[in-house]
Amino acid sequence: MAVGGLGQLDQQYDGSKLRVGILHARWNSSIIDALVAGAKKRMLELGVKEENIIIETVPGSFELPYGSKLFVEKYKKLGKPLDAVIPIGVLIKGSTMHFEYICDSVTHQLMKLNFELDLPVIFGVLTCLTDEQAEARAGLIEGKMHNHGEDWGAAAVEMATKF
Ligand SMILES: O=Nc1c(NC[C@H](O)[C@H](O)[C@H](O)CO)[nH]c(=O)[nH]c1=O
Repeated sequence: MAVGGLGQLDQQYDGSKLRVGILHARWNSSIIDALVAGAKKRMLELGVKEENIIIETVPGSFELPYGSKLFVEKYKKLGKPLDAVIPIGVLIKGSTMHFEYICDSVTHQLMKLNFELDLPVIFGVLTCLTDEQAEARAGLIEGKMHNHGEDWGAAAVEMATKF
């Protein structure tokens, strides 16, 4: 069986000197809250100080790419630069093509943002066909999958310290 998530860590990384931003959308908030908690929990386990985990929000996933750019620029201007940013959103398919267009554009733009900002921008967007798929990936269904937020927290620390 493929080992997903935390099983892919190749070593423990030290997050004690990092400042990481979490920017989360406000749609599907109960799932978002679990994902944010998972990312925060894992980063604390890897030594990131609580005061260095900065959390801000945007209306929805469509706002994550530009919101992430503004977020990073805001903290650079404050003299408290972020070492990584984790945009978190939950997109659940409805009855129209709205879902597909947002998923596609947000995914591509977040990927580009890594290079544009020269900073790790972790892909923390669930693109699910059902509520249950999203709940399972936030660790909200006992015995089904794990909280993907933890993977994203680990990825942020690794990408901000490894190279
Ligand atoms: O429609 N579904 C969703 C959604 N729509 C709002 C969109 O992201 C944006 O905020 C507005 O269009 C305004 O720009 N945003 C989500 O995060 N998840 C969804 O499932």
